Amino acid sequence: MRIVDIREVTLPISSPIRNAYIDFSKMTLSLVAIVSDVIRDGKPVVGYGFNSNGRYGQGSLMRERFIPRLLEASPESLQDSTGNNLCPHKCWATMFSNEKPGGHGERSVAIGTLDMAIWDLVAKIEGVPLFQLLADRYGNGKPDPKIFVYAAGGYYYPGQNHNQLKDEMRSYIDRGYTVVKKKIGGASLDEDLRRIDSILSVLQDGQKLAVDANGRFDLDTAIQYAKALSQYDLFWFEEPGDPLDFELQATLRGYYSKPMATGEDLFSMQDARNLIRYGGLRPDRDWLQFDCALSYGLVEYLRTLDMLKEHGWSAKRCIPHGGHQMSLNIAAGLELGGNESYPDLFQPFGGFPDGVKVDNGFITLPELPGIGFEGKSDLFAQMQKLAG
Ligand SMILES: O=C([O-])CC(=O)C(=O)O
Ligand SMILES: [Mg+2]
Repeated sequence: MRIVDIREVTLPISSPIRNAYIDFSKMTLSLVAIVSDVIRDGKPVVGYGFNSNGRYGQGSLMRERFIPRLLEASPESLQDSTGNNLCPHKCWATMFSNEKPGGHGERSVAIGTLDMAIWDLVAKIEGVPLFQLLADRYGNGKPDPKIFVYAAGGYYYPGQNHNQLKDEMRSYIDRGYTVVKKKIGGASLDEDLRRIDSILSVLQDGQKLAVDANGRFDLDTAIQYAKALSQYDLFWFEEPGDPLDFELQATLRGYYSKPMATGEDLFSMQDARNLIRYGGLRPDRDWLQFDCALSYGLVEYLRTLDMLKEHGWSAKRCIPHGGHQMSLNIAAGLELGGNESYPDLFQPFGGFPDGVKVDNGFITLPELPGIGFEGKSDLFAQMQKLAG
């Protein structure tokens, strides 16, 4: 089999929200379609991929380097041993040829986007859900399609008052979520604490709040927040300082004994390994948020999972950033701890196949071939527009 065509387009996922670091008024992403020469029901099998929020579309890198490398490679050099399907690892090596090590970012998003489409295509050609293929090839053969998800929101909206913030959080709880997330670090510490108190006033027993500083704080501010947040029983305190400041992260464990989370802005196994080596994180309580759609895809994420195992970390401590179905498949196939979800943001790319409801903090993935995008009609409509 061979790749016949690769198409890409940049699409808006903008909204009038901000976190402590950026606003999303001009946010975009890349959507790609990889068309194969395998015909099913009279139509070519197509794999789709896109990148997560936060890093913009990556069309120029894909057009200049990664798409030509895939299209110029001999079909045999990208195939698995049967010759009837692609080998994602060989495709990855082809995309990464003539790339120097280090400096991960942007190209890791471009490759991650194409890698998602390759896995979707491979699982569709095999005729199985990606989570089943992953469990068979890399896991225990028995996927668990029931996955913990939490509701990420609580952004700073222009003019949003505390009652509206409470309504927002209540709406997530009403939709079945048990953990909600809000942003911090985009207001004063006092105002952030008042916002936290407002949200906690609408949560019941068994429901929890996570907070996310998006890497905004210097060490002194991070310590101030860590001390103030210690009074609460938060689900986690996320990304307090710069993602590459492992010493800041390690210092904070002396000030915050409760769960912390980070990793969404580390884009390679090597960066993730530095976090594990030097970040002082605790495998019994902290959470890792590496997002394959920003960090060279699932081929690289498999390396990260191997690295974690070598360092005594369970895959259960991983709850990826990004809210996409790719990470839901990885969670179901390879026993991650769950996945992020943005109930009202970044649509139609985030979320679940149509009809999937959150029940007491968990969803159950249906058995759809590939990643399952065909089961989400608003998303699939965009994909079909691209594939023609
Ligand atoms: O606001 C963002 O950039 C997204 C984010 O950090 C998250 O989902 O944890
Ligand atoms: Mg975050």
